[in-house]
Formats: sequence, C-alpha cells, structure tokens
Amino acid sequence: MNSETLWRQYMRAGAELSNGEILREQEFIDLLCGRLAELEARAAAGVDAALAQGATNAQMLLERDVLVAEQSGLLALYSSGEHGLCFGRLAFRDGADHHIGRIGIRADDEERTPLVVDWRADVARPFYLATGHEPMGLRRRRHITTERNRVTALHDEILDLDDAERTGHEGATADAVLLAALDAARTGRMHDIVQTIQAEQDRIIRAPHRGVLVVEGGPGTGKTAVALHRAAYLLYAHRELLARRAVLIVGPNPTFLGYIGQVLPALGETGVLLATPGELFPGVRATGTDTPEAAAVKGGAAMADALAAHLRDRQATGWPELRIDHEDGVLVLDRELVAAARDRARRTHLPHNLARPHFAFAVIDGLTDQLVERIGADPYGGPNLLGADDRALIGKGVAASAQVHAAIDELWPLLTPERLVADYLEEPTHLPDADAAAVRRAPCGPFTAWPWTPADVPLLDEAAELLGEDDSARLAAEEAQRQEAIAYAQGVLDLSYGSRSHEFADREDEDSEQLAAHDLIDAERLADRQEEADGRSAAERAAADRTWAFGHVIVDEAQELTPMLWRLLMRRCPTRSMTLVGDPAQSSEPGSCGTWSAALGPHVGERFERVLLDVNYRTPAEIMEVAAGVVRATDPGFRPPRSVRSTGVRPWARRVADAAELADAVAACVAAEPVPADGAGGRLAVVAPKHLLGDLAAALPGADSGPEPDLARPLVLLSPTQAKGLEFDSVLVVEPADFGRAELYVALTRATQRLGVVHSAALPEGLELEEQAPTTT
Ligand SMILES: Nc1ncnc2c1ncn2[C@@H]1O[C@H](COP(=O)(O)OP(=O)(O)OP(=O)(O)O)[C@@H](O)[C@H]1O
Repeated sequence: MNSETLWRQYMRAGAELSNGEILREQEFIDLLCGRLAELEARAAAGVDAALAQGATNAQMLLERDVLVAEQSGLLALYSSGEHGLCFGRLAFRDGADHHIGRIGIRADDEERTPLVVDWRADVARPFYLATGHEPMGLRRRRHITTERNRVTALHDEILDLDDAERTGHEGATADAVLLAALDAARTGRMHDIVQTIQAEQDRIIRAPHRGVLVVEGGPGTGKTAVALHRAAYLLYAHRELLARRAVLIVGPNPTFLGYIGQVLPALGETGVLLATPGELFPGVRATGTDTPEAAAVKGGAAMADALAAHLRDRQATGWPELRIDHEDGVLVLDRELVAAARDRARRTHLPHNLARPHFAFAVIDGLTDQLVERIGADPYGGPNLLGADDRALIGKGVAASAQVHAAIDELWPLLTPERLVADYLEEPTHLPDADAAAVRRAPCGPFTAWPWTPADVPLLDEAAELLGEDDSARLAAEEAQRQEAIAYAQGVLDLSYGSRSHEFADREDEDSEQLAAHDLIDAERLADRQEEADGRSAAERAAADRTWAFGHVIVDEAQELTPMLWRLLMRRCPTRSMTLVGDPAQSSEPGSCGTWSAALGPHVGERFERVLLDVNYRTPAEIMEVAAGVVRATDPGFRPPRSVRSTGVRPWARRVADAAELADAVAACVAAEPVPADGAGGRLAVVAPKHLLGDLAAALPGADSGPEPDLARPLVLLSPTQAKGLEFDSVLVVEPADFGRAELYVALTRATQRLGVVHSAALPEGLELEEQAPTTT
C-alpha cells in the first residue's frame, strides 16, 4: 500500500471519526433542546395556571403572586438559554464529563442529573483556566460551535499528554473560536463572551465581591464585557443577597446602555439596574447641558463645601429684630434668641430639615420664657409665680401664633433639594469668582425652570443629604400599615393551619407531605413577601429610591467620574462592594479625577485592588498603531494594549481642500465602504465633532443620528462622546483636528476592521496616515 493510499484511508477514518463526534454532540444538543422546550412549556403553563387561579382569599392571592413571579423568572431564564445552549465540554482524568452552557439544565430523572452545567459553576472553571501546564484535572477540553443549535464545529484541546484517544478535531486551537468571534460582523448590540472568556478575564469575573476592584485597561481589552459577566457571576454566586439588594451598573450615556443592555438578559439575569450618571436622582431627568467649565466646577469636590456653607447661610442668619404682637404683650424675637435657637438646632448634627423642629422648639421656648417672666413675675422679687402647667399653656399659645410660624419659616425654611440647588445656582457663593461665574444661572420666571444637567444630579444628591427628609410621618404610617399586614397575615396563617388539620389529618398519602404556607413562613415574613409582591423587582424599587443601598455597584468608563459623582455613588453602596472599570488615557470629561487614588482616596483610602487588562480584542494591530501615535505625541512612553488580531488592512486618510467639501467627501467614502445597507455585513459609524453633525446628517440620509441613535442600523452618525464604549466594523473619523486628544483616541479605537479619516485641516500631531482615496478592500 503506498503512502498516498494510507493517507487517504487515514483522512477518511478521521472524517468519519470527526463526523461521528459532531453527530453525537448534535444528538446531545437535540436532547437539551427538547428538555429546554419542556421546561419552557412547563414554566409558561405555570404562569398561565397561576394567572388563571381564582384568588378568593388572601392566602390564594399571595400564593398566586409568588407563583407568577417564580414561573415568569423561570420562563425568562429558559428563554435566555435558547442560544448557545451548550458550548463546551470538559473530560476529566477521573472520568467525570460535563457539558458547559449558558444556563444549567437538569434531566427529569429522580436524581435530577445535571445535563449541562452553568458556565459560572465552579466545575466549569477549567474551561476558562486550564492550560497544558496546569490542566486542573482535565484530560480534554472541547469547544462546541453551534448556529441556532446546529453543531457546526468542534475544537478539542488535549491537556493530558498521556491521553492517546483522538477524535479528529484536535488540530485547530481554541484561538480559532476566539478569533472567529472577534472577526464576526457587528450587530450594533454587545454580545456575551461566555464561550471565549480568557483566563485573565475569568479571574476578574470571579474575584471576591467584597471591596473595591478597579479594572484598568486600554481600548478593546474587554473591560465592559468583563464587568457585565462579573455582574452575572455575582448574581449567581450571591443570589440571596444580590436579588434583594440588586446590582447597579452605571454607564456613560443612554446609547451605551442600549448597546450593552442585552448582555445580562441573554445570560438569564435581570436583577440589575442600568443607569447613566444623569439618571441617579429619582424623579429628575437631566436633559440640559453645561459648558465644559460649568461641568468641571459642578463636579469638583469644592462644591460639597460650597453647598453646605450656602445652606448654613440660610439657617437663621442676618435677622433683624422682630416684634410679635401677642395678647399678653409684645414678644421680641431678637438676634440673641435666634442665635441661641440656631446653635441648639445645629448641635443636634441633624440634616437641615430634621433639625428644623429643634430650631422651632428653641424659638418657641425663648418666646414663651419672655411671656412667663412678664406674667408670672413676683412683684416682691420672689420666684416666678407660674407653674409648669401655666407655662405649657402659654407655650401652646405662642406655638399657635401665625406670626411665629412665619418667622420660623423665614429663618429655617423647609427646603427641597431642587429648591436649594436652584437657589444656589442663581447666586453661587463660597466659590472663587471665576467658578461662580461659570455655574451661575439667570433667575427663571415663576412658571419656568432650568432643565437639570447631568452635572446637577450629584449636587441634588448632595443637597438631599444636607437637608434630610423629614419622613417621620411617612414611616409611622408605613409601620402602622405593616403591623396591620402582619396581623392580617397571622389570620391567614391561622386559617391555613385550621384547613390543614381538616384536610390532611386522616390522610397518609403523599399529599399530606405537601408544604403549605404556614410550614414555611411566619406572619412577619409573609407580610414582607406581600409587600415585595407589589409587582416591582428589587432593581425597579431601587430605581425609585434615592437612599437604596445596592448589593454591588459596577461603573463603566469610571475614569470620567467627577469627585461629586463619586460621593453620590459611594452613598449608593455603603458596603463598598464595587467593580470600577476604566482607562485613564480615554478620559475626556471635564472635571474628572485623574488618578484612581484621587478618585477613591476620599472614600476608601488606598484600600482598593487594581488589575490590568492588556490584550486588545477589538482593534486590529494596524489601527492600534495609528491610535497609539496620538497619545504618544503628548506621552512618549505610552504603551497601548497588544492587539490580538491583525487584518492587513491599513487605515487611510483623505484630505479635501476646504471644510465645505467635507460632507460630500464623507458621503462618497461611506458609499465606497463595504458595509451593505442591510447591515448583514456589519456596521459603519461616522464620528465627527458636534459642530459638523448637522451638515453630515443632511449629506447622509441613511444615517441614524440624534441624541440616542439606533446602533442596530447599518450606518450611524455620532459625536465623540456618543462613541465612547461602542464598536463598529468600520469607522470614519471626520476632521480630527477638532477633537480633544482623548476623544480622538477613543474615536480611532472603535473599529474592528477598517478605519478611515476625512479631513480638511492638517492632521493633529501624532496621527500618521497614508493619504489616499478610500480603500474598498
Ligand atoms: N474573551 C473574549 N471573547 C470574545 N470577545 C471578546 C472577549 N473579550 C473581549 N471581547 C470583545 O472585544 C470587544 C471589546 O470589548 P469591550 O467593549 O468590553 O472593551 P473595553 O475594554 O470596554 O473597550 P473600551 O475601553 O474601548 O470601551 C467586544 O466586542 C467584546 O465582545
């Protein structure tokens, strides 16, 4: 037999072997799909049945609500598992064999045998971490690639060199799976990366949830992806805590939140509140914009002191003497009395609105003393003739005086955060003149109000802290309601206990083992659950409550946060269980902190852990080289992250003679881009300075633009700020000379495949490109 025949035979055997393996995995995935469909149908029927349940008494109503919530959660979970149901398989040396998937699924047998293990489970960890050097007990690791649950490829890695078994799928490395994911056309929505999480990312995702973890890395190093998968992991590993307290994820703008919004639901997680910094004060929509100078001043730490000093100025200062007519004579509210009352109120160290009653009592006390001294004075010089009852009666009369009320309102007004900040911005005090001028707003008419800006939001929050909320009446009413609910729940439980003895006492069959509500919960917890069953998830309740303490807070683009915003976020997370991801080189917001120590020092000192990601999964090497040049122009020692891919496609530039020709030139370049209008071949973004967006929108009728462009459209037009955190197959940067340096670095690093620059002005220092007509490669 010649070698060619041998080779053919070998290849045929290999193909049979490999096809056989694919078929076997396909059979397994078909089985999983069947099981998932069963679970989904059961959950859907559970929701329907629960909704259809007649609820004739309180217990049934409660059980129905709990059931609907449970079954709906399951339904959402199972629906999320439809894609990428199973993407990996681990064969251990000890014979254990596990399939890994997006969610865990068990068989319908008595042991509830795990069919596929959740990627977050401990047993799945070697899928991400094992190496030939440290196989973690693995013999073989398999990557299963599927398309709509049809197996299209297998990649096997042998981790135990003594393992002689071959499947025919050993050749290609796992990198092939990663590279295929990185090369895929973009859809305008971020996708999860559970199939290809890299070891350095896995360590961050599964890091302990206590304390502050800072994840730093250049563009495309997967910071956002890691942050989102960390949220999913923490919700899995600490479900009890985080389902109650919820996770807050803060991202720079609504477009970005839309871009990442599908990742967690696709992983079956919904207990998360996504918000921009401008959305963190319930009830306020920050639609206004600040000048960069105003934003910087408002974000500065000095604002906290200035606002506090401004409030102190409003606490009973500059008071002319007031004479109050009273039936028993004139009362004098003089500076001395006012100062004493103010000191008494301040000594409580309570927030302004909560200290107000103390001020009021002190004023009323002082005025009452005046009357008591006058009316009860002993003409013979002895002690005052009035007793405690007389004094109380006189005090009551003083407290009822409209003039006294008006004086107290004037001296120590009850304030809302909105009122305090609006007043402050009309007359900013305790700031250097230039800063005050930057933030000053002209007074509004009586029926109009300035729109709040994102930089106002931390000021409102600061004001709310300084003022406090006099919620004693609300709390008392709530507690009364709760006690009523407990009493009611107790009645429900008594009823349920009574019905149990009646129904099951003489039955020994399996029904008698059913658990009823009274076995599981006491009246107080039942009442709490009823309260929780107000239809809102923890995340929804958190969104409406300024004082909510989140179980974990994740901040993306954390380098952009101002000191005032850090103060707000720290209040939302008293346990300081936080993951902060960012890149100082991409910082472009006015007033941001600069270094992590400057940002976090006031809150946690140096007690934070910093980890670095240094592999760029997005930007090909050719583009990264160009982008790095821009930073090196001012920071010669700058080292960009290492790109994992190179495409061979060089970024290009095209110059027009005059700025007036820019829009037409961009339109021509867009037409030449190999991104089909149906978006099937990916997405194209034109990133341009704000002042050019109007002209460009007119020249690009197919482009989506505006405050919240739809990223799923094939062509979008964005400002540099909007482009933050996003990515596209192709990017055209327009007139880079008008970008800030960090903005330009961000814009240049958004492309996964191609980058072009269209300009009329000279290119900024460090941006080195071949001038040419746009390529169509
Ligand atoms: N392990 C991975 N497997 C597959 N894709 C990955 C992996 N890590 C990162 N990516 C992809 O790389 C791209 C960049 O990731 P991401 O947006 O999280 O980076 P980033 O560090 O937040 O970037 P930037 O700072 O520029 O916003 C995304 O498309 C992401 O899905």
